[in-house]
Amino acid sequence: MNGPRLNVIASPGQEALAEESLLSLAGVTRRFGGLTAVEDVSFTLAEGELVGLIGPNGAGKTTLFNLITGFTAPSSGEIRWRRKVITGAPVHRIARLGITRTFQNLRVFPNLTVFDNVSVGAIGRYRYGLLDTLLHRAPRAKEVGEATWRALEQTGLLPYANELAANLSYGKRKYLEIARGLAFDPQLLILDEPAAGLNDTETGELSAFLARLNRQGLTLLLVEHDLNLVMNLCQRVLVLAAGRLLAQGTPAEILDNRAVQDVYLGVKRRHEFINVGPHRSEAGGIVHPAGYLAAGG
Ligand SMILES: Nc1ncnc2c1ncn2[C@@H]1O[C@H](COP(=O)(O)OP(=O)(O)OP(=O)(O)O)[C@@H](O)[C@H]1O
Repeated sequence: MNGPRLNVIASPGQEALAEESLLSLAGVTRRFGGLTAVEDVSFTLAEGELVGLIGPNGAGKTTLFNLITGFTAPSSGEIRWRRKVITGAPVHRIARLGITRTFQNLRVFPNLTVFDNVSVGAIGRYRYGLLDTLLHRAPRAKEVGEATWRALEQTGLLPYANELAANLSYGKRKYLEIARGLAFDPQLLILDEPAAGLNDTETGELSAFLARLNRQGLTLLLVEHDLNLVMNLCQRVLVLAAGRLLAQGTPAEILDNRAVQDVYLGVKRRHEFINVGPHRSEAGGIVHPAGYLAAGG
């Protein structure tokens, strides 16, 4: 396949990084018939990182998420979680290892309460056998309840616990989706376009919330089209184009990367991300996540 010019920013000691990393992908490819949606993608995530994944429509971002979370198996390549190979493992096994995701299209059950919606995530965390189901036993109900309340508290949804999900605003439903993921007690939370459909104020609040989660130790990987959010929040950014990893680096490196500008940012240049969005810097520079946290996280 003739992909765009590769300009991956090399980082030293890739093999050593893979050894220590939380998640590592090596040469991961996914084909759908004649179409290569993800091609030869390699990167690592370290524990505690907050990483953004960007790229034009159809670049393969969702497919990459599906590969990591087991919704799709790679055609070739290897995925490791804490050095253990998880390539092609089923969704439930990967989720129980500690990788949870949210979806681009909200998967909320409108006629269930907020509490019940979130407890679906917590129930998934604890293994229910066929016998338990047949006997209507709810093993570990206490843990499920605790995980649910904790996730509701983390996301500010406690006051809405007994509301029907249908009565929540769109913005609150976004937190409901995240709460369900948190109830799974993940070590890596993968977010698919969390800011889609939110206004500037809501996006700023979401950004502060995600920064807070990350500060509490949760590793985050997010796909997002809102570049202000990505560039101001993430410590590192991966760029996919036509299924290939075009570049990875700090937000400043990505904004200065000519290949990324050509393929994705178009006429946008670095200065367009300065003093815009909810995380303005008095100094006029990109707000470093640490600075942002100190200011409002
Ligand atoms: N199950 C599938 N069967 C066939 N083709 C698929 C399948 N899933 C994805 N594709 C194709 O793979 C390519 C990458 O799609 P993907 O949804 O991963 O891109 P994306 O970067 O997430 O796009 P967007 O930003 O629009 O959500 C597209 O050409 C898409 O049509």
